[in-house]
Parts: sequence; structure tokens; C-alpha cells
Amino acid sequence: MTKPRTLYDKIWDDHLVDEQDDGTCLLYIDRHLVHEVTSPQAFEGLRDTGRRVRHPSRTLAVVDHNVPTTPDRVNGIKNEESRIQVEALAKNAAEFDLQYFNEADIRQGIVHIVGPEQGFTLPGTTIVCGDSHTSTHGAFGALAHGIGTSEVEHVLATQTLIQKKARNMLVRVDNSLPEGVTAKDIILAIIGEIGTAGGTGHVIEFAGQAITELTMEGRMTVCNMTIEGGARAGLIAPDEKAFEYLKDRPMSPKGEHWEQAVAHWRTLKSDEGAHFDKTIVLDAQSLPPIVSWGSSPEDVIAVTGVVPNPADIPEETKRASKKRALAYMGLEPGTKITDIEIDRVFIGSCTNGRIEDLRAAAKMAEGRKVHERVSAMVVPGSGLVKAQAEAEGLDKVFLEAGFEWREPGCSMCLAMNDDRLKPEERCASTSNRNFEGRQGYRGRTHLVSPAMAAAAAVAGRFVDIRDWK
Ligand SMILES: CC(C)[C@H](C(=O)O)[C@@H](O)C(=O)O
Ligand code: SF4
Repeated sequence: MTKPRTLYDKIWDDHLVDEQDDGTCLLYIDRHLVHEVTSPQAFEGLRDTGRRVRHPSRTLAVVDHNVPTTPDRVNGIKNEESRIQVEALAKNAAEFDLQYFNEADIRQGIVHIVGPEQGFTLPGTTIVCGDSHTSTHGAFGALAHGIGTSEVEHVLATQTLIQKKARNMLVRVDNSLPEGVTAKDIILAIIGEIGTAGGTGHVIEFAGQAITELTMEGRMTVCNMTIEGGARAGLIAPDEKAFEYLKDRPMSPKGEHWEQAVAHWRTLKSDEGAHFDKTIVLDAQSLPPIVSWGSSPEDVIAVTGVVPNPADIPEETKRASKKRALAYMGLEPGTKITDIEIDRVFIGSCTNGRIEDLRAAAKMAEGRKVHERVSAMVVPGSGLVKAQAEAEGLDKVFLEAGFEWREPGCSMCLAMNDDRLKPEERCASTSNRNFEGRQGYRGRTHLVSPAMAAAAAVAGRFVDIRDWK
């Protein structure tokens, strides 16, 4: 009998090219996603050394971080720094023969939304991108690593990556989610539980009834934020839902190849009795809608809760850091979460910029108006998400309620383009990071689900959407 293996072990073994005595391994990389921020020096490195891209067809390039989200962007990007990065990617893609989606292409969008949408992301593959949220692709049972710029160069040149194997961690979420509680709340709750270092050195496999019951969009939301839990990657065993999502996508296998692929994909699950170095179990049934209150994704609390008091934290460094977080956020301990008033709402990002997210937000916004103090924007994760939403009339719902309806990109998830918070503005955001300055200098971010963000836009403060009928 062979030793039972986890899903991570299996994908790892399938891609192992070489292993040194000290555990340093060379891993074959099937797919490489490239965006404009972390690639310029990598291409420069290739040029300097006279190398080409090893397998151009395995690489897909798209602009997302720097692109403005207003329709006039096709007439040129005004911000000099952004324009240079975007132009550099266009030039590099042409020079190295890479498939590239520019800002005028309907397939353009956030790299982690585009990959699955195109069927570029496939189960059992290894995927890398010079971007931490590459973990998103794990929702399809792909081993997806975020890598640094020098590794981007290495993968472009060799189609391999140097890695050491991580440990296996299982996060099992039992039972079904209650109404009004979403994939975003699951992952925020997990990070709240394990902390931002909880997954360090591990690849997390998510399993359990609540995970199986999620749509592919929901699974991507969970895997997306694995990185905020400190893990190397997140994984979910692919099932019929995953295959259904990928069927007939432009780059997914066709005909007989599809049948063969699915037959292999069905084997991609952890064996009975496979060893996990660490296991965490959560009960979905008991999860509430969650809101972050501080400047780390682990600073989370139920919408029914109050801002915690750092004075209650026994450990000194942590106490000081959470105290600083509260000062930054302009919050007093004991304040009810539902009494926190907001100024801005951002619905989008690779965490929650997919069609299902926009549907959930639109459901809250329908027939209601954005609060007079609040400025709210919806930024679809890709041109195809935008087109789908428009076909369903969601753009009208948002516009009639007073939301802005924008062009796809990373937008206000991070302040690398024109969309940003002003100092001390408070934002309900569906993105994944709430660090100081993340959405703009001195801006204040509260991480929530799309439905919670839309409801907050209307109420002007956080509300428990379970009470909203
Ligand atoms: C710009 C990029 C390198 C960065 C990342 O790696 O995640 C960005 O996408 C982010 O979300 O902070
Ligand atoms: S949407 Fe945000 S988290 Fe995702 S890739 Fe863009 S900047 Fe990074």
C-alpha cells in the first residue's frame, strides 16, 4: 500500500523535477500569470542576458493594478507612473510573444479573475504569478503560489520554480452557512481564529460541508485570502462544480482532451487517512456576518459585536499594536459595530469582484438609495464580469441606487491608481487588506462581504444584513 497523500502532496509529486539533499526542490510550472507591477524587471533581466520566454503559450499577461477605472482610460493614462508600467507590459508581451489583454480588451480584468474565467486556471496544475493573491486559483485544486519578481524572471526563462515543500494544514468548515453569511465571512472568521501567521509554512486545504456547498466564486473568495492567514497557498479539491465552471472556457481542454482531463481531475483529492500537520475545525452554522475593526485582517468581530478593548490583551507588544490600530482607525473600545458610520464603499477586487458578488450586492441595493454621506463604487473584476452584470441589469440597479459603475481593475483595493480614500475617510470594502494606507494615505478600511458593503452604503453605517428583509 502506498502512503496516503494529501491533495497538496499529489500535485507536488506530479510536478517535482528535482530534489536536493537539503530539501530544495525544482518544481515544474504549468501556468504563469503576469501583471504590470511585478514583471518589468523580470523582462529586463531576460533582455540583459539574451534569454527568451521558455513556453510563451504557458504565460498570460494582463493589466490590472494601475489602470484607471473610468471609461476615458482607453484614450491614455494620465498618471505618469501608471502609464509607464502599463506601456511596459504591452511592449514586453509583444516582444516575448505573450498573450496579452490590454485595457481596451473585454477579457481584461484582475489577473486572478481572468485566469479562471479563461480556463487558463485548471485543476492539478501549478500556477504562479508575481502576486500574493495567486492563492485564489487554489479554488480549482491548482497549486498556486505567489512569487517575487526574481522568481518571475526564473519562471519566464525556465518554466520552473525553486521551492521547499510546505507542511499540510486542513481547515474544515462543518455544516451549512446561515442566510446572510458568506464565503467572505468564512475566511475572515478563519483568519480571526488562526491569526495572520496561523498558516505560516503550510499549504491549507479547505474542506467540509460549508466549503463544498460554496459556488466556485465563493471558493475563490476563501482561497484568495489564504495568504492573509499566512499560508503559502490554499487548496480545495475540485469537484463537478469546478468542472462545470471550466467547461467550454476559451482555454480549457476540448473534446476528448476534456474527458481525459476530467478523469484525472476526479483523482485530485486527499486520500483517506492522509496526514495533516495541523487541523482547524469551524462550525459554519454559528458564523455571523463579520466586520474588521483594525488594521490587520485578523482584527475581526461579528457585526453584532463591539470594538474590542486592547487593554484586555495580556501580551504587551500585541496590546500596543492593537491600541495603535484603534487610534489609526479612529475608533473607541466598546463602540457597537452597527454604530460605526462610513464615508465610502468599495465593491470589487480579486476577493469579491465576481458576478456572484455583484449579484449579492445588487440584491441589497435594489430599490434603495445610497446614504447621502456615502460615496459608493462598484468595480467589476473583469470586462466579462461587467458585461454579464449589465446583461442582468445589475448596473441599472447600482446606478439607480446611487453607486458608481466602473471599468474593471484593482481599483481602490490598493491605492495604485486614481481610486483612493482621503485621509480619515472610512470605507466598507470587499477587498482583502486593511493595512495602514492600503486604500489611500491614512484611509480607514473595514473588510466585509459584498452584501454587507452594499447594505452599509445604504444605511451609512454597518448593519446586520440578517435583519434586512
Ligand atoms: C502589487 C502586488 C505585488 C500586490 C501583491 O502581491 O499582492 C498586490 O496585488 C496586493 O494585493 O497588495
Ligand atoms: S485586487 Fe487587490 S488584492 Fe487583488 S491583485 Fe489587485 S491589488 Fe492585489
